[in-house]
Amino acid sequence: MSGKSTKALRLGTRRSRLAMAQSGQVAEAVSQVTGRPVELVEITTYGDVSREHLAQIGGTGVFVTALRDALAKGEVDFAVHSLKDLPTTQPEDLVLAAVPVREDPHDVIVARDALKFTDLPRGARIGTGSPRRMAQLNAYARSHGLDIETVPIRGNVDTRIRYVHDGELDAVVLAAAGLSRIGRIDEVTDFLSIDTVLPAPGQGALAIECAADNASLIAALGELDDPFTRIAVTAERSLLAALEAGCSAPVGALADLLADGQIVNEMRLRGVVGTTDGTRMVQLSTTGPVPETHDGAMALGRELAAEMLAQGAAGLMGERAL
Ligand SMILES: NCc1[nH]cc(CCC(=O)O)c1CC(=O)O
Repeated sequence: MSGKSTKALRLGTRRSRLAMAQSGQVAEAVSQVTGRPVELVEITTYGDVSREHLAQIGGTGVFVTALRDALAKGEVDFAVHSLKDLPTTQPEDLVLAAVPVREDPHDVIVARDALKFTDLPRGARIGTGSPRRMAQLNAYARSHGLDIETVPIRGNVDTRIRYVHDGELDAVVLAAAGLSRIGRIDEVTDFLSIDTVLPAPGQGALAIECAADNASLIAALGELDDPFTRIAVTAERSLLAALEAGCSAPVGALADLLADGQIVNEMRLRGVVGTTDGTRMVQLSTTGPVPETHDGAMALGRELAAEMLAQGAAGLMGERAL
């Protein structure tokens, strides 16, 4: 060890298996691009200790606040968040220095007996704490004559899968990205189509955050940024913000590229809002040139949100008050 260039960078992380896995992967990448060692600093967040349902502890960003406090106090140099857990308002003293390439954004089912979603028997109990997943699964069930019951659960990914192995639930719904990061993607019994369940805004993407005044670190972390993922999640999160909804609202959004042969020429943004019982849904999509700027991506999200609001989206989001 000699000189300041080998001084370790401190990465603040939650202690859950998922957080440790994604922080470990980012630590390695950051170490590669900076040539500096990265040390993990474990931080406990309110979302980790509370036994209440996530929707009830209310507000957004319960997983994020403690990490941001540690960043603001200079106790850590940067933090890694699941982008879908980040509130849409950005604190002025912090920046998202990088949004790396997104993993598979799909939601998936882990069910008993290797069952697919549409093969679940009458009365099957499906665990999810997400109003967004409940709304869309119930809407699909209603329109396809499936008889399922969505059961509110919370807990980390391992805990949720255990409900199925213990026989308490027939299935649970999870994000493919999370399972893949913790090495349990093999346990998926069904990938839910995007037409069935639109993922949460930012699902599958990570955000690497640091202090806004640390220009050299921002530049170094910026090497891990994927411009398209950033444009896509910016549009998705702009839609969420314009609906005045948080990360526990029944809102799904996904931006993806449409290609004509080899040539990518358009971006499609899809959005959905629904009541958790699946009786009422507003689902819209817009397609246009790939936005070239942050402001362009923001505008796309706002425009789709305005159309959704014009079709009554606000009245379907009662859950956001919880
Ligand atoms: N709210 C918890 C959470 N935050 C991020 C992920 C998965 C990874 C991701 O979507 O990036 C999960 C678990 C899940 O929804 O299954």
